[in-house]
Order: sequence, then structure tokens, then C-alpha cells
Amino acid sequence: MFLVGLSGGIASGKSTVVAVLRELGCAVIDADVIAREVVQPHLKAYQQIVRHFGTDILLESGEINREALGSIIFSQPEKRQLLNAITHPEIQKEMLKQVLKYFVLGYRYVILDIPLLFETNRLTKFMKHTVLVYCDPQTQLSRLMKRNGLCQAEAEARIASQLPLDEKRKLASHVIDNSGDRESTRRQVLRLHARLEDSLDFLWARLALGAAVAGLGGLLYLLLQHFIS
Ligand SMILES: CC(C)(COP(=O)(O)OP(=O)(O)OC[C@H]1O[C@@H](n2cnc3c(N)ncnc32)[C@H](O)[C@@H]1O)[C@@H](O)C(=O)NCCC(=O)NCCS
Ligand SMILES: Nc1ncnc2c1ncn2[C@@H]1O[C@H](COP(=O)(O)OP(=O)(O)OP(=O)(O)O)[C@@H](O)[C@H]1O
Repeated sequence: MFLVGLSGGIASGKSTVVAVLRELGCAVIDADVIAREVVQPHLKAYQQIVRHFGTDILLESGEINREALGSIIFSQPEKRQLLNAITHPEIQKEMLKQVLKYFVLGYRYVILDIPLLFETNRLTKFMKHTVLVYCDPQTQLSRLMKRNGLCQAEAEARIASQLPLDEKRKLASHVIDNSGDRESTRRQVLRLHARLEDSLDFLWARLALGAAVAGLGGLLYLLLQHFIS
């Protein structure tokens, strides 16, 4: 089995690309979804967040007010680091569990959608391929402002909290440009999918080669025995 790391910038189109990959039957693990699960009330990360950020970031239901926490961490780098230090170990543990699940289910590869893949670059070494969902800066800004109802300054602060997409694209082994319309993106995803399907899984290839060599050796031995006796 091999891992494919998929990343991008905030609102660059990761979910849009992932939706097509899922439609094609791919196994995808979404770090943003897991990030929501690990901060459910009474879990370890939740308690640590409340201890460090106070009860002002809670909704009446007791759940985390994501909008309030977002306004804090996207404008204060040290608070962002603190939240990352609390949540990332929990997110990574859960991702590993899900990778194992897909391995047991027999998937040949799993796609990990990790927004901060290139920022926390120690994760990239586990990936056979890395895919960047790119879009040009102006498109990213306007899509983010529209989707989240943010003013320009707020949206720029969120974008600035991540490595620029132009830097990330140099680090990725495959780039999907989502600056155009959805149909253009879909065509690029279909090409990526074909490439992944063709991609050789070196572990299985080595095992198959080993089995073939052992089989041939055995056959040669039997033939030699037959002709000698
Ligand atoms: C700050 C929070 C509460 C805002 O929640 P909200 O529902 O508004 O946004 P959501 O979780 O859907 O994230 C949207 C996007 O914001 C960006 N983003 C989220 N967290 C971070 C971060 N710590 N640093 C930089 N960018 C981030 C990512 O591009 C992500 O795809 C939430 O994002 C969070 O808990 N972040 C910390 C965990 C984390 O790093 N998540 C990213 C995936 S590992
Ligand atoms: N090709 C496109 N054309 C027009 N709108 C698009 C296109 N791709 C994505 N969008 C819109 O842009 C916004 C961001 O896209 P999407 O949610 O896929 O990004 P994302 O990278 O998953 O975002 P985040 O990391 O912030 O959760 C959404 O409102 C989506 O509908």
C-alpha cells in the first residue's frame, strides 16, 4: 500500500478535488474532518483547549465555537502554534488508525487530505506522491471571502497563516490548477487518478519479484534433479 498526500491552501479547492476522487472510488482521509472530531466535548484536546483559551470560545451547547477560535488563531501566531500543538498529535493518531483500516480493507493506496502537509513537512516523507491543489492568489482570496463571509483583511490573514501556494507548488510532485472552472479541474483529477492507478506499489512489486525468483529457482532445482537422476 502507498500513501498520497493531498494539500493546498485555504479555499484553494481541496474538498472540490476530493469529491471527484471519492466519486472515482478512492479512499480519502480528511484531516479537517478529523480535526473537528478530536475536539468534541470531553476528549483530551477539548479539555486542553478550554484550559488554554478559556470558556469564551465555547458555544452554549458546550461545543467549541469554531468561528471564535478561528478569529483568535488566525490573527495571533503564538495562539495558532498552541492550538496546533494540542490538536495535531490527536489528528495524526486518528489518521494513522484510518490508514490501517484501509490497509486491512485491501486498498492499494490511500489519499490523505492534509491542509498543512507542507508546513509540517516531516509528514511528506511517508508519501509516495504529493498533490497540490493550486489556485492563483486573487481567485483564492475571492473564493475565501465569499465562502466564509470574510472581509479582505480577515481573508488575507488566514492566507498569510500558511505557506504561500507558489512555494508549495515547488514541493509537490503533482499540481492540480483549480483557478479555472470545475470542469477543467475535473479533467485534471481524472488524469491524476489514472496516474495513481498505474503507479507501481514497490512493496508488492518486490514481493511479486521475490516470489517469481523463488518459484523459478524451485523449478530449476526440480529439473536438475530430474535430469541428474
Ligand atoms: C481554527 C479552527 C477552529 C477553524 O475552524 P473552521 O471550521 O472555521 O475551519 P476548518 O477547520 O474547516 O478549516 C478550514 C481551513 O483553514 C485552514 N486552517 C485550519 N487550521 C489551521 C492552522 N492551524 N493553521 C493554518 N491554517 C489552518 C486550513 O486550510 C483548513 O482547510 C479549526 O480550523 C482548527 O481547529 N484548526 C486547528 C487544527 C488544524 O490545524 N486543522 C487543519 C488540518 S490539520
Ligand atoms: N473551480 C471552481 N470554480 C468556482 N468555485 C470553486 C471552484 N473550486 C472551488 N470553488 C469554491 O471555492 C470555495 C473553496 O473550495 P473548497 O471548499 O473545495 O476548498 P478547500 O481547499 O477544501 O477549502 P478549506 O481548506 O478552506 O476547507 C468553495 O466555496 C467552492 O465551492
